[in-house]
Amino acid sequence: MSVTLQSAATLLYEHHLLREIIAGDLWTMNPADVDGSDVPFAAVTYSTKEIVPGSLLFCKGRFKPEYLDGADGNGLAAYVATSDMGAYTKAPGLIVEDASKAMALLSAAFYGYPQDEMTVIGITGTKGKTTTSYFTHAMLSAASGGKAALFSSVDNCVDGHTFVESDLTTPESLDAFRMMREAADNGMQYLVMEVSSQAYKVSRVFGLQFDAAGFLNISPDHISPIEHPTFEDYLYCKRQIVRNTNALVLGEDCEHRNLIEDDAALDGVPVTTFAEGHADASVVAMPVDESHRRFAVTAFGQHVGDVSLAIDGDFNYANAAAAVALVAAVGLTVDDSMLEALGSVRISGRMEEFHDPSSNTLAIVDYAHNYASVKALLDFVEQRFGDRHPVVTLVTGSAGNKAYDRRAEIVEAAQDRIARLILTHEDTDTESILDVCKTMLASVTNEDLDARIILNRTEALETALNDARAANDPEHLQVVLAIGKGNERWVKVENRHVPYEGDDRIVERVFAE
Ligand SMILES: CC(=O)N[C@H]1[C@@H](OP(=O)(O)OP(=O)(O)OC[C@H]2O[C@@H](n3ccc(=O)[nH]c3=O)[C@H](O)[C@@H]2O)O[C@H](CO)[C@@H](O)[C@@H]1O[C@H](C)C(=O)N[C@@H](C)C(=O)N[C@H](CCC(=O)O)C(=O)O
Ligand SMILES: Nc1ncnc2c1ncn2[C@@H]1O[C@H](COP(=O)(O)OP(=O)(O)OP(=O)(O)O)[C@@H](O)[C@H]1O
Repeated sequence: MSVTLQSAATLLYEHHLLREIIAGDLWTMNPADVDGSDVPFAAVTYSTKEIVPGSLLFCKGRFKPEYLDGADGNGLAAYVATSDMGAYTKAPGLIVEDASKAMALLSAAFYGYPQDEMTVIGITGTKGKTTTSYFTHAMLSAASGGKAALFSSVDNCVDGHTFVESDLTTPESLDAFRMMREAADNGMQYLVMEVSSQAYKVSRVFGLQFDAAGFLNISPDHISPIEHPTFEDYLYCKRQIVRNTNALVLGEDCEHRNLIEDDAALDGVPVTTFAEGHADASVVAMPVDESHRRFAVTAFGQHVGDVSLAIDGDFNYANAAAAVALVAAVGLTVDDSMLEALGSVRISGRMEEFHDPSSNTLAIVDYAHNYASVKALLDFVEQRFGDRHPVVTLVTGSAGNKAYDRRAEIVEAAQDRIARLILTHEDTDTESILDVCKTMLASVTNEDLDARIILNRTEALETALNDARAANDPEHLQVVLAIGKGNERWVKVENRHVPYEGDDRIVERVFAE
């Protein structure tokens, strides 16, 4: 679908976003006054580095006008910004109230509203978004012969089978609509996407209506100057998904459930619920025995089948129940092939277990990195290995420059349930990771806990593993939990990727020695 300066101005005006158009000395509300206003834009971009002749540029976020240096020479056709950039470019400007919202609206138009050609499912929550997205994607793939796309914080997939590492949990709106176009052109019938609170905060999904949405759970996280000022703001942003979906799947045990149900009632959105371990919800996963290795799934009072997931943890059965409810919410009947697909999903770096062949040691590489997930992981260790008297070493850090609340909360969730805490490197921008580790160490109140900092992550994990192996105690299973990095092969320093061997590979290497 072509977008011109005229059609862009009209769309922005209809959404109360257009302030005026500025082209040199001309200030106007009539785009036809501007030369070339009926010429379709050749491309859309939010980076001056990607301008090609005929581009429409969105100046959003922390954009600096000096980035426009050279833009005219590269063929900038027009820009969208919240202020006049006329001192830096000769291109006409669509001056708007909100550049991110404008980018979402115009990108959807530029790519021809690809969301209308697929059934789109959005998934939010503090924990389990990625896992539930993979589960839902697998079931939809099974139902459609592989015609399901996925946007997740681990990988994006626009053709049903090629997975490409992603950058953000929810892509920038322009990237999202571009990838949706590719997915639709590839014949995808479904799209499952993770929706972060940040996506609503900075309007990455503005104007996108989901066919069904999952709201899994909520607990404090992501509070920092670059994310949310308060928990209220975090929850408020997440709640926006309820206003933008045709059907809602909600965690039966979700905190603030009443408020989320109020949102749904106000907008007339039908709600189904899911739960693990108790029978009050529309979709329920119940352990069939004490091993918790197989769960019976019931939907709307009917037994759908039994599932044994390839990844452990009761919380993953809650995620599986959510996936079943989402698939049902878009009108599909869950069959055996879909349950089989659900059961075989593995997600790199999440709940990966490694048993040392030469000692009584188990290592788990997982992506837990806040209170709720660390608690869920330790609950799992207790439930599954409690009879082997586990002695737990936790190797963790916490991200720099964001989610400040996590630092104390990870310690709080773990300190009375583990024997040893090794604080180490995690992703950071400008903040010193040593300072992050020191903050975490200072929040340890359990005097019996062996807590220390080993900044080099490779050394930290090797130390934990070698000490566990050396314990050589048949009465106590040594458990090393390496969390927060999953299978990432890099650590961010100054927000740049620095190569890192990977927690899983380090475990494999040490266990092979
Ligand atoms: C707060 C936020 O949403 N920040 C994102 C946002 O930053 P920004 O718009 O300010 O971009 P910027 O990099 O400062 O640059 C400003 C603009 O100038 C442009 N530019 C820059 C240089 C240049 O020469 N020319 C130019 O045009 C850039 O393309 C950009 O559009 O847009 C950037 C891409 O355009 C993102 O990389 C960046 O995410 C940062 C890195 C980030 O860490 N975001 C986190 C908080 C985030 O979004 N997390 C959530 C939740 C994760 C979870 O649940 O676990 C997520 O969805 O991933
Ligand atoms: N339903 C759940 N409840 C509590 N913890 C969970 C749940 N699902 C997963 N976890 C834990 O959280 C970690 C991250 O899971 P997942 O990647 O699915 O969540 P996410 O919401 O995408 O996380 P993030 O946004 O922080 O990347 C897992 O490795 C596991 O430890």
